[in-house]
Amino acid sequence: MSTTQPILQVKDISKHFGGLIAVDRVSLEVYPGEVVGLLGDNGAGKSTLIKLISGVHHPDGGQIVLDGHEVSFSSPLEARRQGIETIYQDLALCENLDAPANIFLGREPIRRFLGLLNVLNRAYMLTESRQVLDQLDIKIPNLRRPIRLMSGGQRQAVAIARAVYWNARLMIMDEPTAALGIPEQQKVLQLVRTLRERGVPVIIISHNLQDVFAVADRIIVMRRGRKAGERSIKATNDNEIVSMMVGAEQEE
Ligand SMILES: Nc1ncnc2c1ncn2[C@@H]1O[C@H](COP(=O)(O)OP(=O)(O)OP(=O)(O)O)[C@@H](O)[C@H]1O
Repeated sequence: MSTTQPILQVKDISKHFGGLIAVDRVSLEVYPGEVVGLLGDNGAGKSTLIKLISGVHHPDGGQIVLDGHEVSFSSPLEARRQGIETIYQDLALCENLDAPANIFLGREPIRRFLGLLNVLNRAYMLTESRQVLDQLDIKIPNLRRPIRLMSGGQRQAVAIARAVYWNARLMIMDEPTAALGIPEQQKVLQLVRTLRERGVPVIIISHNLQDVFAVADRIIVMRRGRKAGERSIKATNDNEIVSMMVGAEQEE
């Protein structure tokens, strides 16, 4: 893995909120086709870190390098356009729109109508959406239904399909399984593996250590805004990770 170039490099990135240092000089790398679990106790800085990577917050210091080029995002849409797809707990999908409209959100194809009007090419959006969902073996019977009528797992699946359709370079998932029943959790974890097989690296935040151990190749632990450590999944166990999360290894 060390011979390939990382897709993402974060170098000494920091973010303050007033006097509080939410993320303190954190560096990390993500390589093609790996799943990285990002763990840490409440308030450790995980969400802030991914919001820095995905264009929600602007860093106070440090660099983000994507495919060897330094990037700076003015907004989450800008980060998406450059290949960083993020699924937050609240998902960033439009509840009142159907799956195709969500997959094409902000990047809708336009068709000339009667040589005069520009209209959305809905038929194209539907065909393309069906194709990408089929490719990923995602079953959504009625694609015309608004997202709000879909199950949590189906929504995650639509967000993942959007990432695949637009050739995301990196997928970030914040607590993707938190609100799901067990069968749906398993499906989402399976989709994470599918992304990895397609070479798309995934950063996954989860409070569920079992989920992280089930899919991650590597774990990065944050504690009080700093990177407490990182481990290959093969070289660690949940006791060690929990100790890193709570800082037990430093206590007397
Ligand atoms: N927009 C904000 N304004 C002020 N403080 C913030 C903001 N966002 C996060 N913080 C603070 O920054 C610190 C890190 O929060 P963050 O949400 O990144 O942690 P986390 O590891 O994701 O926690 P959790 O697991 O509870 O979501 C916390 O002390 C939090 O209160």
